[in-house]
Amino acid sequence: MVTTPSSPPRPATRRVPPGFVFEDDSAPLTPAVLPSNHFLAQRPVTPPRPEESTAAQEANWTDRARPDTSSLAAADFDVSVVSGFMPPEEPVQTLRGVGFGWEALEDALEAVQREAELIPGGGVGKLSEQWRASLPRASLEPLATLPLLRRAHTLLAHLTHFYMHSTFPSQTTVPATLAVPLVAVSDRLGLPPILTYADTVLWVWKLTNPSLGLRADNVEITTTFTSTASERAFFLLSLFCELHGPSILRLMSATLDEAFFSDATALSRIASYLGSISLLINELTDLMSGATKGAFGPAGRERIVPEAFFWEIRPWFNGGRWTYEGVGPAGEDKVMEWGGPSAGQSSLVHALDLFLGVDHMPRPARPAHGAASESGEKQPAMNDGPAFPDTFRDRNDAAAAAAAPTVEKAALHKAPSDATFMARMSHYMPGHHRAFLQHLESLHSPSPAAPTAPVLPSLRKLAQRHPAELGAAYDDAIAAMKRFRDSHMRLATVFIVQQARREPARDSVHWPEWEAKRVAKEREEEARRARGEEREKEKIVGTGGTDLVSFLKRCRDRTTEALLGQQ
Ligand code: HEM
Repeated sequence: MVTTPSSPPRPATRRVPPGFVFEDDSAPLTPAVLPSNHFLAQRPVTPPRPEESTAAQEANWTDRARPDTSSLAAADFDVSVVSGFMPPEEPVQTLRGVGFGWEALEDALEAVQREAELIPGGGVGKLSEQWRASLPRASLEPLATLPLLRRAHTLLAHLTHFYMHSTFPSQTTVPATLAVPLVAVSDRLGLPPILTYADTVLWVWKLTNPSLGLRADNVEITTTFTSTASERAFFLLSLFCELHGPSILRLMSATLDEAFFSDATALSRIASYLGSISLLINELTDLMSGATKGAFGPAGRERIVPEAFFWEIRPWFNGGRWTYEGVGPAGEDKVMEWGGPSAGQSSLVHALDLFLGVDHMPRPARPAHGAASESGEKQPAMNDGPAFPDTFRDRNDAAAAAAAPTVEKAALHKAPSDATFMARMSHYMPGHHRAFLQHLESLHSPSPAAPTAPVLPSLRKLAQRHPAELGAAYDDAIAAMKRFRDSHMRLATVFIVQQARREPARDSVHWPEWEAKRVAKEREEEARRARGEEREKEKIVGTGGTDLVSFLKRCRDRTTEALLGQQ
């Protein structure tokens, strides 16, 4: 059974215990010396609301957000105690009625969805040009609230992907009618101008029966490309994982509260909370293994057909290097490169990694050229990126922007190239959630504003200090994350790796390209055999642009490395 932390976890009189231990294990803190800039004395900085903010304010509000541990589910971070990283209320379903061109865009989405739905084998590369002609340029004027901005992003991002991929080969220019409002809305939300996890999971659901509230058997996906049960199930899989967010976040928050005390009672409570977190992670794993085996969700109703997912649904998600028309300050075009949506953008999994201390940052390059990793793979030599504590900070972006004022917008949004996929993915999260992860991370590292102020010990440090009390519970949680990643790898194998090896339907737009590649590969293999060389290992790329098999293995290896029992 999952232990839910009681609220409040401790009487107010015990907020600052005499024996509180700091990172350096030295002077304990007493209430009398609690510095005014200590994390417990600070409030989170609320991002400016669209109606009261200037572009400059919006650009740097995340930098100003400083931590507060009073709740890890703070409204200021757009994180809810009832719905986690999903909005607490049903997302706005349509912008009909707000005027300023949005109605026509909703009409266009409905029309193109209807057309795609009728094409057997999927509409990628096969839609008419008709619907594109009448797209109006919508104005952001009526979008005064976060829910309206979210719907605008979802709507524009879906229309953009329809626009780009409904011809074959795909388009490379996003027309100004879509590009200009998409970039403007994206800037307001701290998102890139492309379809993201938020657009496909967090913000596209409705309640079947509004009186029953948000739960797995009462939620439906509303906006898709193919209108198929498989596509809805694909997004529901992630959404069902997100539904575990509130319980996980509450347990994380209660654990951090107890970490502050670190006495015998606190350690025993933390061990119990960790046990509950492990059970919740196991539930995520069960969802994934259900999807791999063919059925998951309430009453095992959901099913994603692997071939349909790979050949008909997934191609709609592809990002690319696109020209965004008219988005520059003087109306000039800009070339930007963005990846498509991936559940790697889920703040929930990132939060779990941060909380547990699973470190995804690149390790120092080895002396030899591309030495073998633990899994026996060759790894590219890479510079050691910034240490773990800066995974979610944009400091390199800020430095790059200062050094190169002409740098393209995309470069301002993108993490530096030596950052890990996980760090890059944080740039595809809504700005509030990125700020939340920065907040979570900053609890364990000194604030630049108060470098000598004490910081909260990380869970990992605490478990290392108290192996008898916490070691087993900590390792169990890490082992649960490892099983989660094992299960996720099987999912990626069934839905991507195996499908990429299979032939697409002969009447699909993918077939000629697939066949041409197959013939070219066969010729290469023949030439290789003739030269007496070994067969080359095939690399399959994820929507986030990774060599997915070795990337996912590396994520799992990083998880295993966190086990204390291994040290
Ligand atoms: C059919 C379902 C799924 C498939 C085919 C799939 C596939 C992939 C692939 C190929 C990647 C590599 C990154 C990329 O290039 O996109 C990835 C990463 C990732 N996915 Fe999934 N995924 C699925 C469902 C999920 C779900 C439900 C979650 C949980 C919310 C999830 C969480 C992640 C995370 C956190 C990463 C980053 C790597 C890691 O932390 O291990 N995925 N996924």
